[in-house]
Amino acid sequence: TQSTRPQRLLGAVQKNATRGHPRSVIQAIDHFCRNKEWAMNVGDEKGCILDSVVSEVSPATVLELGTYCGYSTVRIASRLPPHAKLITLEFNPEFAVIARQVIAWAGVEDKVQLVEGASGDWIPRMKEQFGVKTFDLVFLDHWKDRYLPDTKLMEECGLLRKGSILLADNVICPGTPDYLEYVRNSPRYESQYFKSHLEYTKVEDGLEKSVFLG
Ligand SMILES: O=C(NCCO)c1cc(-c2ccc(F)cc2)cc(O)c1O
Ligand SMILES: [Mg+2]
Repeated sequence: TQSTRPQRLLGAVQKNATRGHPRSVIQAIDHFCRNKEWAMNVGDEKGCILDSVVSEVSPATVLELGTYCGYSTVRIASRLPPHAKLITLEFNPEFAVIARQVIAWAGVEDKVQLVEGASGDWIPRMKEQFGVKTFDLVFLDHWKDRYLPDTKLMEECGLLRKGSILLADNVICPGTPDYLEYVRNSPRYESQYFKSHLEYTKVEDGLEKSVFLG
C-alpha cells in the first residue's frame, strides 16, 4: 500500500534526526522538503522570523492553529520558557498521527498539547477545557479562510488580552486577503508585514504580526 507524504516525512525524521534534539528534527524536515518532497511546513526562512517573534514574546501560553506534521510546533516548543504551554489544533487526523510522533521524536511533548478537531469548535471551549485565560501568542497556519472568523471568535471568547500577538503564515501565498484587510485596518490591531518566501521556493510569501490592542 502507498505511503503518504506525511508518513515519508516522519520516516526522514526517524532516519536522520536524533531523538530529543529538536534542531536536528527541524534540519531533517527541511532537508527532506528541499531535496525530496515539498511539504507545507512554515520552513526555514519564515521559521527564522517565527523564532525571533517567539524569543521576543517569550510566551507562557501559545495557541497554534494548524499542526500539519508538527514542524512549527517543534520550532516554537523548543524555544519556550520553562513551564510554558503550547496548544496546537489539527483538523486532519492523519496529520495529527504523524505530528504526535514528530513532536515525541523531538522530545518536546511535555510542552505541547495536540488537540484534534475544528478550530471553530475548540476555540469557544479553550477556557473550560484547558484552563486557559488568554494566549500570549497565536500562530495561524491552518485553512486560510478560517484565519478571519477564528480571530473574531478568539476576540469574542476573551482569549486575547492587550498585547497578545497574532502571527499569521501565508498571508500572500496562498493568501488570506480578508484577514489581512481586517488586522491592517482595525483600530484594535497594530500590524506589521515580514516579507519572505513560500517555504522551500522563490515565490513571495510572508508573515503578518499583529498586536491586539484590547
Ligand atoms: O493549506 C495550508 N495549510 C493548512 C492545511 O494544513 C498551507 C498551504 C500552502 C500551499 C499549498 C500549495 C501551494 F501551491 C502553495 C502553498 C502553504 C502553507 O504554508 C500552508 O500552511
Ligand atoms: Mg503555512
